[in-house]
Amino acid sequence: MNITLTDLNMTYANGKQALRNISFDMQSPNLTGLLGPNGAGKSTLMKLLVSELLPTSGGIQLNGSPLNKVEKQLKSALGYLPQSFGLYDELTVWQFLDYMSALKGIKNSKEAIRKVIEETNLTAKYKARIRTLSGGQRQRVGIAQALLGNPELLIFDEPTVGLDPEERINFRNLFSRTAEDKIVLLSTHIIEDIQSVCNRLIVMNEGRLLFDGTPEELIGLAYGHVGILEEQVDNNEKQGYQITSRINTTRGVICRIVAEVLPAFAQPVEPTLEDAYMYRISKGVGLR
Ligand SMILES: Nc1ncnc2c1ncn2[C@@H]1O[C@H](COP(=O)(O)OP(=O)(O)OP(=O)(O)O)[C@@H](O)[C@H]1O
Repeated sequence: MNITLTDLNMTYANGKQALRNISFDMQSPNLTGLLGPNGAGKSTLMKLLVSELLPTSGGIQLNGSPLNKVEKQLKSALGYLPQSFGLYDELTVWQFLDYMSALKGIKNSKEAIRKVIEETNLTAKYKARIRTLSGGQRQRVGIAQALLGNPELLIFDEPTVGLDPEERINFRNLFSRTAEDKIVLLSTHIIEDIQSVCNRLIVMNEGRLLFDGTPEELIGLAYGHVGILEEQVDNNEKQGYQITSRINTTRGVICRIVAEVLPAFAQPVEPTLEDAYMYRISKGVGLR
């Protein structure tokens, strides 16, 4: 399977331009992480990919055909977890997944449901009504319905929201296993989720694509632009750099900063993926 996005622009009815000239392609197998601050346009991009919204201009092709011409093919190949997901509170987990498999036209539904319940660690809860579940368990039901029927294309909008650290690790492993023969696109604010599983990163901000490459390439771009310094820098000097974190130490507070040109009083350090992401966002427009 391959998906090509060409010069996508999306402006909402209120005039808000959520996407500007987005172009990239994805080919299976592929596990891509979509990173960007609030309002970057990640959810809008995902809604266009699942044909829930139409672009204002530009196009999406699925295996070489325009998406609007192959909607049936898309629907049968798609598993989608939207950001806000309405679950049917009075149904049990099994009933809900049974209902979703009927909507998806899955043939061997019992087997398919059993498989996703196991994969998402919901075996103890399959008879529970959805209203009785915790936030993390509900999120797992959302992931389970996306996985139903082993779809070739998985689009997850913030899949790890509400999951505890142990569950997040389980899901990272699940995503890596799942991606072996599929296209998986997942958006997240949690950089660790992406670092450990994604072989490709797309960074967006204000509707623009800022970076498309491997996590290592993103880190490579930040070398020489990350440093640490002690907090007691006087205010006049606090220019030209951005503080990304503060660490309390016995010597006082140490700040981690990113800057185009590091100030002389900062000590350069090896960038993490999070630093590299912050550096790329702070640099603004322009691919790579
Ligand atoms: N239905 C809508 N009508 C008008 N503007 C919208 C609509 N949906 C989103 N927007 C705006 O479009 C921009 C992109 O929003 P989008 O939800 O795609 O961003 P996001 O990266 O997913 O952010 P978040 O991580 O906060 O969900 C934002 O400025 C948002 O306010």
